[in-house]
Amino acid sequence: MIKLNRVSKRFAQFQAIKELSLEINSGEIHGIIGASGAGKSTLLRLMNLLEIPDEGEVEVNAQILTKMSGKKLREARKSIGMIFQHFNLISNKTVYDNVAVSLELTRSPKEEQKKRVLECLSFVGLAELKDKYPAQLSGGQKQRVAIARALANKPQVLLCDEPTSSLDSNTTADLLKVLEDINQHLGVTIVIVSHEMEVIKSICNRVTVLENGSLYQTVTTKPKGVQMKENRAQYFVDQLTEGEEIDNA
Ligand SMILES: Nc1ncnc2c1ncn2[C@@H]1O[C@H](COP(=O)(O)OP(=O)(O)OP(=O)(O)O)[C@@H](O)[C@H]1O
Repeated sequence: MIKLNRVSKRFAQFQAIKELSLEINSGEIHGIIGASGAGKSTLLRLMNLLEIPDEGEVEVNAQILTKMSGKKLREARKSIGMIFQHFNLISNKTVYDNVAVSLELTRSPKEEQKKRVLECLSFVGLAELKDKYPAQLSGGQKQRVAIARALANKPQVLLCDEPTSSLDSNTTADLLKVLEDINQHLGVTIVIVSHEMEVIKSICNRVTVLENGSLYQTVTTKPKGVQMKENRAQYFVDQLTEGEEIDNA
């Protein structure tokens, strides 16, 4: 789904990402964690070419973005949504118009656009706030609007840069549930950068640990395909053994 092949990014004399290769599978929730300055946000922004790599190849959805430009690249980017720590909403536009912004460039009829905006707002539970302005919303509500905007073009990938870092713990839990729903019900592959270990552990299937711009290790935390909640017997075994070998006799 996402393939980075020996990607590097330098800012002036500083090498932020060094020959990094990584594959993210379709349908997974993939975390990126590491110390401050390790290159997490830069790595995420390389995935939709918000940062252009100096070297290496970025492939998303079987399209090599680093070989594209202009209209073709803009078209390919529509399948990649993104949300940010500080929401990046337009303050003088309503909730409805903030979401509609994503669709303005598509040539679809107004009625279709309206249907899609309301569908996305309903999905994040905010349809009744469509006429409010960002300043009238809580942090969690603002992030939901940003998610609705990112979903408007029916992306296959959602990139999340510290999406819960401005939120309190209850709001964080609600927002993570929204991201899980997007992954499970809409089949969207999610990549999430966070410095909060609890956030990463709670929803990610695999996690990449970065160190000084290099991939330190990718860890499988919750294999996809294992029905965690339904496999109750295994849940009890895991709790009892905490990963140690047990005598099956
Ligand atoms: N546009 C830029 N111009 C110059 N330096 C940059 C730029 N963007 C990032 N950097 C530098 O690259 C390094 C990696 O930054 P990045 O934001 O990717 O790290 P991070 O792991 O996300 O850090 P944090 O957890 O503090 O947000 C940092 O030293 C940062 O100062």
